Amino acid sequence: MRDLTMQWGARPVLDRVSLVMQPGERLAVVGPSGAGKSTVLRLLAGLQLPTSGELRLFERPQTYLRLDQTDPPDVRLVFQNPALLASLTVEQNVGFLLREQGQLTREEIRERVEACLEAVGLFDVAHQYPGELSGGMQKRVSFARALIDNPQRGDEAMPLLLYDEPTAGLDPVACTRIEDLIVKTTTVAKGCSVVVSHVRSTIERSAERVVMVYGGHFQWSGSVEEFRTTDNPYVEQFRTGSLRGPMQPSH
Ligand SMILES: Nc1ncnc2c1ncn2[C@@H]1O[C@H](COP(=O)(O)OP(=O)(O)OP(=O)(O)O)[C@@H](O)[C@H]1O
Repeated sequence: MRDLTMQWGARPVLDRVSLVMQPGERLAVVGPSGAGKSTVLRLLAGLQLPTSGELRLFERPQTYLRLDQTDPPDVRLVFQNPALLASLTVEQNVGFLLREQGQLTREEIRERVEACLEAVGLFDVAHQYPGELSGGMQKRVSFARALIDNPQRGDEAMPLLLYDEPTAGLDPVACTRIEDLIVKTTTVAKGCSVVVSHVRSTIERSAERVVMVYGGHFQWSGSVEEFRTTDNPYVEQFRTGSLRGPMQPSH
C-alpha cells in the first residue's frame, strides 16, 4: 500500500497509509473498534477500492474490484462468521471453487478436499452439513476451504490469506487451536497472512509483525517481541486496556 486513503465521510478512515509486506510474512493488524482494521482487509480482498493511493498485490496494481477482475490475485478470506453455504455438505463447501473451475474429476476433488479437512484436524465430516457441526468445527471448515488449491497454480505462487477476528468469542483452548491453524494454514498454503484481532494471544501467536491502526494512520509497527515490550503510548494503552492514553472515543 502506498499513500492509501479510504474516505466515506468528512474524515478519512485511512489517511495516506503505506505498508509493504514481505513474502511469507504473517502480519497482525490491531487497533480499537472503528479504527479501520476491517477496511484494511476489505481493501486487500478487493471488496472495495481506495479513494486514492496505490495498492499492489504481488506486484500488480489493483484498480478493479475483485469481482470485476478476469484474473484476480490469489487472496483467500477466512471471516469471523465462517460463511459456509448451509445447503451444501462440508465436502461441497470446501471443494466449491474446484468444481466451478471444472478442471478436476469428482474423485480428484474429493481427495483434495479430504486432505485439506485432515490438515485442519477434521475427520468423517465430509458428508455432514455445516448446521450439524459446532461453531469451532465450522471455523475449521472455513480454514480447509482457504487451503484448497487451484490445480493450475505454479509452485512459486503465493496466496494472501486474510483472517478477520478468527478467535472472537472462543474459549482460550479453542483460541490456541485456531492460532496454530492460522500458522499451519499459512505455511501449508505457502502464503502470507494478515490477521485482524483484538485477542492478545492471537496477535502474539499467529503473527510475526504487528501494525497498530488509529486515527487514520498506522501509528506503530514492529515485531511481536517489540509489541510485548514497547512503550509506544498507543500499543501500551492497547496492551493494558487502560482508559488513559492517546486513544479516546472522541477521536
Ligand atoms: N461502507 C461504509 N460506508 C461508510 N462508512 C464505513 C463503511 N465501512 C466502514 N465505514 C466506517 O469506517 C470506519 C472503520 O470501520 P472498520 O470496520 O474498518 O473498523 P474496525 O477497526 O474493523 O472496527 P471493529 O474492530 O469494530 O470491527 C468506521 O467508522 C465505519 O463506520
